[in-house]
Amino acid sequence: MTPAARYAAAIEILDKVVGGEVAEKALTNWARGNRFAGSGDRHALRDIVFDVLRCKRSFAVLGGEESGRGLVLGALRAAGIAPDTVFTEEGYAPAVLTPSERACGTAPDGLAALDCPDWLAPELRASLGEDFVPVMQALQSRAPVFLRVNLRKGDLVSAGAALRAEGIETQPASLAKTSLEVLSNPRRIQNSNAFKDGLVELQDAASQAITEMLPLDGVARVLDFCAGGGGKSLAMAARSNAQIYAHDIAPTRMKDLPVRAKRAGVRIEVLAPPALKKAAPFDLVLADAPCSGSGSWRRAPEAKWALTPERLSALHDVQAQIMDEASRLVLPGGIFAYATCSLLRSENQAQVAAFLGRNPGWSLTSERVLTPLDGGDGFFVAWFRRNL
Ligand SMILES: C[S@@+](CC[C@H](N)C(=O)[O-])C[C@H]1O[C@@H](n2cnc3c(N)ncnc32)[C@H](O)[C@@H]1O
Repeated sequence: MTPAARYAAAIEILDKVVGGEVAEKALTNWARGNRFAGSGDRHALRDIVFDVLRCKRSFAVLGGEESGRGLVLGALRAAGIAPDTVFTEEGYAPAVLTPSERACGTAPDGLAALDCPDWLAPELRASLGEDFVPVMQALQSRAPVFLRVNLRKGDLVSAGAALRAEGIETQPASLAKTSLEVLSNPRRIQNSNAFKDGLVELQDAASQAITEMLPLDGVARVLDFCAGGGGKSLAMAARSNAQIYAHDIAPTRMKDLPVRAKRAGVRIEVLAPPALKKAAPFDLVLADAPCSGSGSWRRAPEAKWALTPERLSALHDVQAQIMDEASRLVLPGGIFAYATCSLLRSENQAQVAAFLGRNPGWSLTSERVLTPLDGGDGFFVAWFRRNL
């Protein structure tokens, strides 16, 4: 496909997304209906669509409206690409611009320029303080790709060399001791031997960092209460000889975990919800709770626009419930860790304070906040000790 044909396809897909379809699904459906498109085209299209969704508000202002054409027009203007070189109607290029499209579009300012939802700005501002503007700006760009080196199979040097031999350049990332930032050919990773042999896993550096902070020394039994795909279970198993248990209210989310654990050379016991009570208590329970995902809006930009006050309030309730439920599974003297990939105080520090208010038998040991300015996703972790 020519670059202009890719923009035409992106317009079609973005129209579906603006109409309410999930971007991944719209991309898959488009690929099914357009089998001529190769993997290079599909990847390029995905990049265009996600680049646009990160900046949906500002591009709509620049392009005159929130439609496929308006958003692509805004994206081209933002990138300094003359729209007339793309909207040519030649071959499969988009139709030429109408006079009103040519005339429309103003420079976005204020919250629009930051691609920040109006209703959430006060809370984001209060949560991030002087980092509000730079964080919102960071969320407008693509996230770096990070790998976690599996210390059971190698180290940063051997993993970097193995990847280089397969054409993937990396460099150590300072955020976590196990993290490599991918500098070239990120799409080769999943077919690389380093990945297939379990030497590296795809995992955000901040996600690695918060797992690294957990006090696992001398701990015998650990529960990952909201394991999802099991990224944190795997990271804990790689650095600790504790028995790691993984649990999730939606067990199908953990379906790949046994294969991933085997590849990594670690043992993780997956607990279906009914088996949980039997296996309790644990020395350490981690609850990586569902949240707004505001720390990872670079990777999942649709979440930024889909969040509403009602959804956020429902998340607060779920988080409090999970904290109470998961912490009950901890032995006296043991640790309960609460994590989110949120930048919002209401999901982080406020939940910590409310938990302590409801549960006088616990003391806060430590808490850490990471934002995209630290290099990875935004993350929060707090851990508490259960009084003896
Ligand atoms: C942020 S994700 C976890 C990501 C995962 N820890 C990782 O590192 O890939 C939150 C997970 O919590 C799960 N969840 C939601 N409510 C839950 C509950 N009440 N009990 C246990 N898990 C729950 C969701 O199914 C989801 O997989």
